[in-house]
Formats: sequence, C-alpha cells, structure tokens
Amino acid sequence: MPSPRRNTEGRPLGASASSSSSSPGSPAHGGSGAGRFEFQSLLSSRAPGGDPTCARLRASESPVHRRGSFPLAGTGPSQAPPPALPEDDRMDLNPSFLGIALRSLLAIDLWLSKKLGVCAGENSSWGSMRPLMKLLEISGHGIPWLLGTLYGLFRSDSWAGREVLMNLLFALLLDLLLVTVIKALVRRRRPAHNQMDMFVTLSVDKYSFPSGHASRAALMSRFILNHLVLAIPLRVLTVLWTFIVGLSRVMLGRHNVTDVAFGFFLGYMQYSIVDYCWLSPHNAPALFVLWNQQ
Ligand SMILES: CC(C)=CCC/C(C)=C/COP(=O)(O)O
Repeated sequence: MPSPRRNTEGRPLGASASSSSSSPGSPAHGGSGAGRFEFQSLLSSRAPGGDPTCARLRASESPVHRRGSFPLAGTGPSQAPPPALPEDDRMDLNPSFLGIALRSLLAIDLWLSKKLGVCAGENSSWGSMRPLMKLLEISGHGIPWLLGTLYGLFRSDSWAGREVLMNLLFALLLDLLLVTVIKALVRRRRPAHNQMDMFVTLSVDKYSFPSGHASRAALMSRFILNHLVLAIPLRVLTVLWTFIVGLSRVMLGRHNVTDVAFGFFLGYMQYSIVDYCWLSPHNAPALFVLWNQQ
C-alpha cells in the first residue's frame, strides 16, 4: 500500500487542525519554526509547474485572513470550525521578505562556515595548520593585550604614551564588556564542529556571536593605525593580521562567518566610541592621578 505523503514534520498530510495548531513550528503557535515553513512555502509556490491559482488561494486561506473572516475553532460555541486544510497548505502564510532574506543568509552562513572550518580538528583537511591558527588565536586574545597594555602603562615615562595606553586599556575593557553583553543576549551556539579547547575563556564564550577576537582585532588595528606612527609595510601587516585573525576563527571552527563579520563591524565602531570619549589628564584627571603624585 502506498504510504501517505508527509509534511516536513513527518505527519501525514491532511492531519487535523487541532493536532497541528499547537505545535511549536506552526504559524498559529508563533514558534521559531514558523519562518521555516514560510520559506518552504515560498519555494513551493514558485516551483516550476506550481499552480499560481493555488498559491493565491493559499494566501487568502492563511490564518491572518481567516482570523478576520471567521473565528478560530473553539472561540465561539455556535459557529462551526473552519474546514480542515491539508497541513502544508496552512503553512503558506504571508512570506516576509526580510524573514526569507535572513533565513537564506543564515543558511549560506552555516554552509560556508562549515566549508571553511578546515582546521576544526586534527583530522580535518587542513588539520596540520591548527597550531598556526591557535597561535593567531592567542595573538588576538584579551589576556596578552590587557597584560601588555598594563605593563606599558606602568613602564611608560611620557605623558603622551600614558594617555595613549590609558585609552588602549579603556578600549580593551569596553570591547570585553560589549562582546560579553551581546553574547549573553544573543546566545548563539558555537558551530557544532568546534572543539572547545580555547585558551582562558569567560562563561559567555560558549556563545559565538559576535567574535571577540574579530572585534578586538578590528579595534586594535584601528587604534594602532591612528595612534602609532608606522611605516607602510607595518600598516599593511596590521590590517592583514586583523583579517587573518578573523579568518582563522572560522577555519578553527570557532565561529560562523557572520559572527566574525559582525565582530569586525563592532570593533570598528568601538574605536569611534573610544575616539569620541578620548581620556586625557584634562577630562579624566582621576585616571592619571597616580602619575601626578610621582
Ligand atoms: C578572559 C579574557 C580577558 C578574554 C576572553 C577572550 C576570549 C576567549 C574571547 C572569545 O573570543 P571569540 O568570541 O572570538 O571566540
């Protein structure tokens, strides 16, 4: 006997409305899976050979329309519930272009990140490059940057140097704070192929969005380019380092591409904040009091 056609959740088509209206992925439920169905329905209504009349009918039968024309089952005892529709058809709801664009971007992001994660494990295709990638990881880690800045600050014997280093410290702390807050709010898990063997992490570092290394690298390179007088090759090297640190995050499997892209954007913007709030002995004398007493 031929088996019945099944929907994306594995239920037979034509299952009753009540059995699906409370499922997490159903539009009526408003669960996270709703967009998935919208995405699929858009594809199916545009498939070659698809019936455009059918697509129009589906739109007019969506719960959004139905809600306006007659109440949901169970809300009015005297009215008959709407006729049960095949479940796939009920999923075809006002596809939002923003939702589709975001979901498509996410799908490309996951696919590309997996493809680029060639150093995610020792047995990965570029597994032998893993130690080099981990070296890059340390070069963009918060601890060496914080320790180096503090060391420079206490060793510096010029006011100009102290001012720059004080702002560098402020930049690093601001970055740490913003990345922590965003990671805790977004809570995007690291890619499944990542091995959690990172050097000194905070509890939010189980999350991947945004990449702290990418934001720090972008912030540091903008800071360095603006406050250090460097020869052109060193300036090029600084920018190159930023991009390589970002790429290494994806190659190590630590991040998806969008985590790194947003990290770069965040670090770039953070520098603008630091520049705007530039600390000096004039506007923040308390921070420089230690040296005033010497
Ligand atoms: C413990 C300190 C001071 C910083 C944590 C640095 C860190 C582990 C950031 C995570 O970076 P990704 O988000 O790029 O993995």
